[in-house]
Amino acid sequence: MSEATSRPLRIAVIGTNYLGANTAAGMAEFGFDVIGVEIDEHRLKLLNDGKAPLYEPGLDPLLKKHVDSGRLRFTKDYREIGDWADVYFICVGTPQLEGSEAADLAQVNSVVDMLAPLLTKPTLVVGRSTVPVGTSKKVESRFHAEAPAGTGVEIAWQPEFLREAHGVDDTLHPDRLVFGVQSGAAEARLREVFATPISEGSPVVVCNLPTAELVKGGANAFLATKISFINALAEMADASGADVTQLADALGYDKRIGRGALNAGPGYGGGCLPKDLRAFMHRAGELGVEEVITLLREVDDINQRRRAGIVDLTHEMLGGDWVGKNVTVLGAAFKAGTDDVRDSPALDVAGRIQLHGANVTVYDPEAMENARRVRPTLRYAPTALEASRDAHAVLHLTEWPEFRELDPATLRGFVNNPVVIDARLNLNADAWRAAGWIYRAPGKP
Ligand SMILES: NC(=O)c1ccc[n+]([C@@H]2O[C@H](COP(=O)([O-])OP(=O)(O)OC[C@H]3O[C@@H](n4cnc5c(N)ncnc54)[C@H](O)[C@@H]3O)[C@@H](O)[C@H]2O)c1
Ligand SMILES: O=c1ccn([C@@H]2O[C@H](COP(=O)(O)OP(=O)(O)O[C@H]3O[C@H](CO)[C@@H](O)[C@H](O)[C@H]3O)[C@@H](O)[C@H]2O)c(=O)[nH]1
Repeated sequence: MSEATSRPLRIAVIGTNYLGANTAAGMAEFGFDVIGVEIDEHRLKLLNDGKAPLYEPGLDPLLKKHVDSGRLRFTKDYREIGDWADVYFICVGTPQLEGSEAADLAQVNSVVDMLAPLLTKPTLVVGRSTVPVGTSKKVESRFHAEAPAGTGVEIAWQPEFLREAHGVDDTLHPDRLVFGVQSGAAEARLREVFATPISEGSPVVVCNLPTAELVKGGANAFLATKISFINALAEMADASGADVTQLADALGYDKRIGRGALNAGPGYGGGCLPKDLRAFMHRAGELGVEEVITLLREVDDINQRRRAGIVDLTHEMLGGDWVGKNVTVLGAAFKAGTDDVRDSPALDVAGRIQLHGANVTVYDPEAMENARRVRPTLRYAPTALEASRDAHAVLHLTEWPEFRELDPATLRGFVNNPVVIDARLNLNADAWRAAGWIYRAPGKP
């Protein structure tokens, strides 16, 4: 309830794809009145029908429940939220700028363009998008200059750490809440908004704006570093006959290290880690902090080498010849549990192999539509078995449970050449070998 009016808080969520759809549904679940603002007509229609614009387990029922109850609705018309909300959350995209490593802040700026002229009364605007440190102060200057309410518009930054495929749970039960605020009133308002997870034990870090911005970039840079670290150890394992999965298990039992983000594989992808790492390096450069760039440049390079390494291994397993070879790629999403193909290692590897001249056929349980859109020249098959017909090599690049459940003996009957490259290191090697496959997994003996 809003203290002033004893009505439920009114929350506007601007930009409602991965981050914003979860945020809007989560805010409705917390008991608030929510309007989501989305400029993409297709997503807007889906959302108003109570459907997520993306594959995210558990999100559809949550959206449907609150759209049907009238607590949650979506619009493209900013006039519906002008002076309406107690809190405005900015959840638009901050992709990598074309031709640069910097973050593209055009969507954030477009929100200010459209929202600022509509704010005539004091209010709180909270950024949740991932931005380079220093952005929130620039956003604040623009609101103060362009909103009729002037300095009555207060800015806070509250980075979000949700993982795709766990978006609903991470939104409702966050590991931690980071409130980058400039006043006790803003902190109190955010504590009111997040009263439910706080009451359930989510810790809160209250800090200034640059700290909040840095926490998010720092968290993703650290996760990327951990993944590249274990991938570098996978190369050591290959060179020495060790098993990188057992190595990760043993390292992970040390509480100071932890097992998270220690799965070796084709490297990290997605709409966050790759571009956030690069934006972090770019901003470090602008701030003159060269050691951050030196450290993280190698993290990015190791990540790229994983993809190249899988292509090289495929070439080797095909006998050094691409021409006339059929390669099956199992997986298109950047990880299991999502239909997101942004910077997906699976599609990148598929595209590189196709460029070398092999015939590549891709199958993914959820990401086929998105994959076809971004890589229309690849072949696609409706099942894993169909994708494997006449294959000279099968590549396991996204760790969907359905691939682990494949029967290697059945699949053996579909292929030309029983070679499987388990880039995700989670197929049952013994079962595949027993069925007559040549099984290779980078980092495992
Ligand atoms: N994807 C994640 O899991 C995740 C998690 C935490 C943080 N983030 C960060 O959150 C932000 C959003 O990520 P995303 O993956 O949801 O991005 P996205 O690009 O998938 O979605 C952004 C949405 O905003 C809409 N939009 C753009 N400009 C708009 C405007 N002016 N008004 C209204 N809507 C507008 C777009 O149409 C799109 O639907 C990014 O900064 C990202 O780094 C993402
Ligand atoms: O041990 C691991 C863990 C992940 N990955 C890969 O790393 C990438 C990112 O995975 P994950 O972190 O699970 O996915 P995202 O949904 O992109 O989430 C990250 O990016 C979000 C957007 O910033 C943050 O909110 C999250 O906290 C952060 O985990 C994917 O390609 C994974 O396959 C590995 O290779 N090994």
